[in-house]
Amino acid sequence: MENFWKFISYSIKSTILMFRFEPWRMLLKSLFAFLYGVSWTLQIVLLQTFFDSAQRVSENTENISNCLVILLGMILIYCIGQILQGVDTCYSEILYIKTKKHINLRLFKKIDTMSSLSFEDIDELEKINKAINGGNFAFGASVILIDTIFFYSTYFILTSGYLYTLSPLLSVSVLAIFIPCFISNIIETKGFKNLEETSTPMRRECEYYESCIIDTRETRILGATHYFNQLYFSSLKKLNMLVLKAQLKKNLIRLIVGVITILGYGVILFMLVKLVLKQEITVGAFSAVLASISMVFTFMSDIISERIGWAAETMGTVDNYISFIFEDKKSDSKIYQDTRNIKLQDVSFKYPCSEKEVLKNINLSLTDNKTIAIVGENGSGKSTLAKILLGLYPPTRGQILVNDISMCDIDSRNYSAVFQKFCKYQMTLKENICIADISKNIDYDEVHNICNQIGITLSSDKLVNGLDTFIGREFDGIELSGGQWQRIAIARGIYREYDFIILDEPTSAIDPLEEFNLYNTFSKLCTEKTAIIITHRLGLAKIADAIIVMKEGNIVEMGTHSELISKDGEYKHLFDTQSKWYF
Ligand SMILES: Nc1ncnc2c1ncn2[C@@H]1O[C@H](COP(=O)(O)OP(=O)(O)OP(=O)(O)O)[C@@H](O)[C@H]1O
Repeated sequence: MENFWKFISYSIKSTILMFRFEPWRMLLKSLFAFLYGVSWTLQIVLLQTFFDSAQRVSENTENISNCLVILLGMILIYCIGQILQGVDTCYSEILYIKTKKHINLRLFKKIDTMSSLSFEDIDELEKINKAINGGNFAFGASVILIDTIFFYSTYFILTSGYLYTLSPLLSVSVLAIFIPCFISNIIETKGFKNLEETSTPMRRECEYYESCIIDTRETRILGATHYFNQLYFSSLKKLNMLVLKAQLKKNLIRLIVGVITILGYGVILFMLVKLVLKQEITVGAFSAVLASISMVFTFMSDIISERIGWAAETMGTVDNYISFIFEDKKSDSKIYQDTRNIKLQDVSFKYPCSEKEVLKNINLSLTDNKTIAIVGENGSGKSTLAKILLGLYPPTRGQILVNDISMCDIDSRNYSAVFQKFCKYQMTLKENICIADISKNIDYDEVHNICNQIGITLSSDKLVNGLDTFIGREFDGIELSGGQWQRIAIARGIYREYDFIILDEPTSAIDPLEEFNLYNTFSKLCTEKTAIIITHRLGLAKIADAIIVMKEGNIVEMGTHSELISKDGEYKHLFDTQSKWYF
């Protein structure tokens, strides 16, 4: 029963949401549904009037013209009903497109407010995945409620009222046919909610293996397609088994409900015959009810099998969408700050779903206008420290102060960063570079200057339309080399307004000599800023004002290149090991 009320509650919530998105259009849709319901009842009443009149004409107690007028009225109402149905179908399509835009906007807005750490949490990723899936069904769920209230209820209430005038027992019997329908609805809702919960991780697994087979050239070159095929089909089999079980249960319930409904109609038919024989209703009324009974049956099976059945299957997913977008979020009032002076006090950090501390009691003070290099072996925590400094992840313990104000209260507008895994936006070169400030007037002098310095030759044969050249093969633009993409990513990081920037090894595809020049240029471009360079090439770290050496989540050394060399510690060891490769 609890699930039934949840089902009702989410139908209402999604309908309210659609009314908030498109109030007038939804109102019009409801009006169409209501008039369509009225038109069907009118047809039954007119049918009885016609049969009664036809009987009187055959008995020569009434003029044939009366009978023809009623017939014309019936045809007119039928035509109006058909037109209303057509208009309603078309209008629903338009409304679907309009509301879909709002549904996605709400979803993207909500995703945008989530912390970066959420994207490291499998549970949170699943929540997003489920919400996206549920968003596809939110409009359909509201249409079902509107049609149920304004069309089916209007039709059944008016028809029951008409039947009541003929015999109160008739109308009660028609209503009783709804009972098995509601019970099956409760069971189905519960079943499909459970299905959604258990199938989402499997669906994600299937999608992931599919992407490994389709998108990755590496998979093919390594000959791993067969292995991924096996993984994909084994996950798909498990998923299909789950869906199949749920479908079998659903169809069994529907079969039972169908049998009960047919028996119910048998009882109604029996009552009708008895009423005619006792002359409690006219032959016209009998014919009208008999003719309309097939219509009632069609509507009933439509509402049970198609509408409510569909809603029961999808309500679990709609529930995920609605809970996701209405989930309470912390509203933090942030202030804009100069972010050049950053202090980390006893900062430790663990990733969600992991027990291991990847940063341990870090104490660090980054002061004005310095370029700092962070070095250390793989997995020592360099990138994680960068993300903590950018405020992308909150520390598990300790605090970060920016000009003595807690990082939580600082607006992140004045940060910039270029990561190892940067985005390759399939857009124009201009959009790729200016995307952070695209809404403002583009400073073309600044863009040209950055391109020059970073080594992006706008007049080259490849960039035929200069800054307007479309980049990336996705939409038929030109493809660039890995190093060229990396230069664009660096230009993008520098073009954004910032006073604190992090470069997390975005130069792996650039040749070493060019890389050295690039870092020198970068260092010059960010004088008067605080800059952090994360690199494995210790030769490059020399250009920094200070070098931080990390090991197993700790800062083990800090100083200038010559200070650290003379210390004869971890840095010297790493430096000597790398130097051996060159001499
Ligand atoms: N999303 C994640 N979830 C759980 N653990 C993670 C995650 N990302 C990184 N780690 C772990 O955190 C530790 C530090 O990783 P990090 O990427 O910060 O190291 P790094 O020094 O930048 O390494 P590299 O030089 O290879 O880029 C590693 O042990 C890694 O396994």
